[in-house]
Amino acid sequence: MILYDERLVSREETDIDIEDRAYQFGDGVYEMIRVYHGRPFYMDEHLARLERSATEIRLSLPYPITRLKQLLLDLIQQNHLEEGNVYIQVSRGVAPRYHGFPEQARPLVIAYTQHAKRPLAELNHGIKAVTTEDIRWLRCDIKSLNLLGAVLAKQTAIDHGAKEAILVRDGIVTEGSSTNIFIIKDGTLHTHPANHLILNGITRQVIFKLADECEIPISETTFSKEALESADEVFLSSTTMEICPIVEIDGRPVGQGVPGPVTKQLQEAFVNEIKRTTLA
Ligand SMILES: Cc1ncc(COP(=O)(O)O)c(CN[C@@H]2CONC2=O)c1O
Repeated sequence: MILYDERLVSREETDIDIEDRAYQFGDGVYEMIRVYHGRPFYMDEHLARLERSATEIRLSLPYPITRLKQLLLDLIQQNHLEEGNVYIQVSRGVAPRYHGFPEQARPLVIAYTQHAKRPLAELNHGIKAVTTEDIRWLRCDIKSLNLLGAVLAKQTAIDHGAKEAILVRDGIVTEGSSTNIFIIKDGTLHTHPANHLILNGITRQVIFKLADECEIPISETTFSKEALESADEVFLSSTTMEICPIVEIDGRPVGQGVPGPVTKQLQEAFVNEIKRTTLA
């Protein structure tokens, strides 16, 4: 089943109009929520961000967020999703192609589930990354469907045999193409401030909570590409990749070239947070 507008229907029953503004302009917002043990992880925080993203592009949701939450819980249950992701998207709707907002168009909500296991190999062994210029717009805090900059960056990583592209704007590391980036230097965590140049990741926010509980110092300050290259440890964070060590950047090892101790400590704390919030 999928969620289409306000109904759970079979995917075969639905189609997307060629003049849907998400399709033609990327005019919409989205969220990706992880499910563990059949329970969504930090769903309220994701839905609050969806509401904020919609507000920031002057898009009104077609029904209350509380209704959407219940529909998503029903979708997870109906699809027997034990471990995987829920993708939610809100388009400004269908209207004759014109850049200005349509006079009247009902925003279209869709959502579907994906069965997906945790990326254990990447979590245990780490991944490779490359750096590339951050060419995206200046409202990266909005989780919009305008993802071409991210798509091109991710493909650059793939072209170089890597899993993620680390974005650099004017010499400063912002984030990954679909992740947040953290470095550890002399025991302190550093990550880009949550401003208009990055997405304030939900996983990033969980890491701040876990770092506090683990008494790991964390500094929300910008850092340079040079600081990235001389870091003791580097990891990325996202809903689908959790806390994933980066062990090689641009062909050079990070630290000892293996997941570091602070990263592993946070990974362990993250697993405990999953258990605390989805097994209780
Ligand atoms: C540009 C960007 N930065 C950071 C993040 C991390 O945010 P969360 O911790 O809230 O996931 C994402 C998530 N991208 C989602 C995660 O999975 N697939 C995506 O498109 C992202 O697209």
